[in-house]
Amino acid sequence: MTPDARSWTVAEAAAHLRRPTAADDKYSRGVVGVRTGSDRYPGAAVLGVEAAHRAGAGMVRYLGPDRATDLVLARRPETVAADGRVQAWVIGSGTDAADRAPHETAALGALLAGEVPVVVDAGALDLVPRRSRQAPVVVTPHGSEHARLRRDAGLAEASGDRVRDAADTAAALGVAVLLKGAETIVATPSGWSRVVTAPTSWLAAAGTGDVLGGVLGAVVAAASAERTLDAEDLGPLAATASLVHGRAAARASALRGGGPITALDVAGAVPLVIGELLSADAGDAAAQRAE
Ligand SMILES: NC(=O)C1=CN([C@@H]2O[C@H](COP(=O)(O)OP(=O)(O)OC[C@H]3O[C@@H](n4cnc5c(N)ncnc54)[C@H](O)[C@@H]3O)[C@@H](O)[C@H]2O)[C@@H](O)CC1
Ligand SMILES: Nc1ncnc2c1ncn2[C@@H]1O[C@H](COP(=O)(O)OP(=O)(O)O)[C@@H](O)[C@H]1O
Repeated sequence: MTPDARSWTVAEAAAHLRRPTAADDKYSRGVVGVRTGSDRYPGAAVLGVEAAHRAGAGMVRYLGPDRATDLVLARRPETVAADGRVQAWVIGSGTDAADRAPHETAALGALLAGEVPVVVDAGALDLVPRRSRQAPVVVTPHGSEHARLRRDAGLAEASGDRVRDAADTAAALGVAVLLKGAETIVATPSGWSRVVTAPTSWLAAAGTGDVLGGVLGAVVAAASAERTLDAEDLGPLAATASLVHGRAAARASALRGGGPITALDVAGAVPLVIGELLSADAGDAAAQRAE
């Protein structure tokens, strides 16, 4: 079967974002637990946490090495550097599986064996085929990471048809796959897939993938605070996060006369994009009511 891979639309993305109501509190809006960064890559922790805040998390918890924790808190004192209730985890960004301590492997394994959805990036991807899992998982590899993930899972070398390959990985592992690139492919185990085309290639800059992890964590946490999610649910949420991320990059570049952007610039433009999408969605809903 050739997977359906039409583009994810702005209207679909808007419908997967949530505007807080008078009944909400910081917990009902979604708590993101970020367990990323390392002594080698502490900046990735800062970027993911910043993005999760900017994408509307009710609370962001950060658990990581001391230096990364200090940098996260210096940038975002709103962050809670303590364990507790979490509605979506983000793991792996800014880490290297080869450097991971046994206690960290055990802690990440416990998250995958738990019930809370997990966004798995970079240095935690190796755990997905190797650990027993109960949590709904979305993996966020770039091309090289995807090739390694397939090797770790004992799957055939990727065919080069990125839609087919992402769908195959999703079905084989029972996870949602967000395969990053100028065209990001999102696929779920059932064969559902969508393409999200980045509106600007200024996005190809160090750390923007770490920002995507934080945005996705916040989008998943908001949904997870409302209802129980499975790997299928994570597909549309991942496509939504990717669309927000790409539009934030375009917005950040436009604010700089169409020039280059940094990963933090992308995170900084996420609220503008979410605001626009929610306004458009509210306008559509009002128009439908008036019809
Ligand atoms: N400020 C920070 O702390 C940053 C930390 N980062 C972290 O650095 C670690 C290593 O990242 P990388 O995998 O980029 O490592 P490398 O830059 O070491 O690249 C490893 C391999 O992946 C390939 N590759 C890199 N980006 C690719 C892409 N977009 N598509 C296809 N192939 C690609 C490279 O060519 C290379 O063969 C990750 O944990 C990542 O999260 C990066 O996100 C950069 C910023
Ligand atoms: N040529 C490109 N044009 C537009 N977006 C791109 C391009 N290449 C990569 N991207 C996007 O940039 C981000 C890079 O993420 P990643 O590869 O994880 O980098 P990092 O590890 O440095 O954060 C992803 O969101 C990806 O979809």
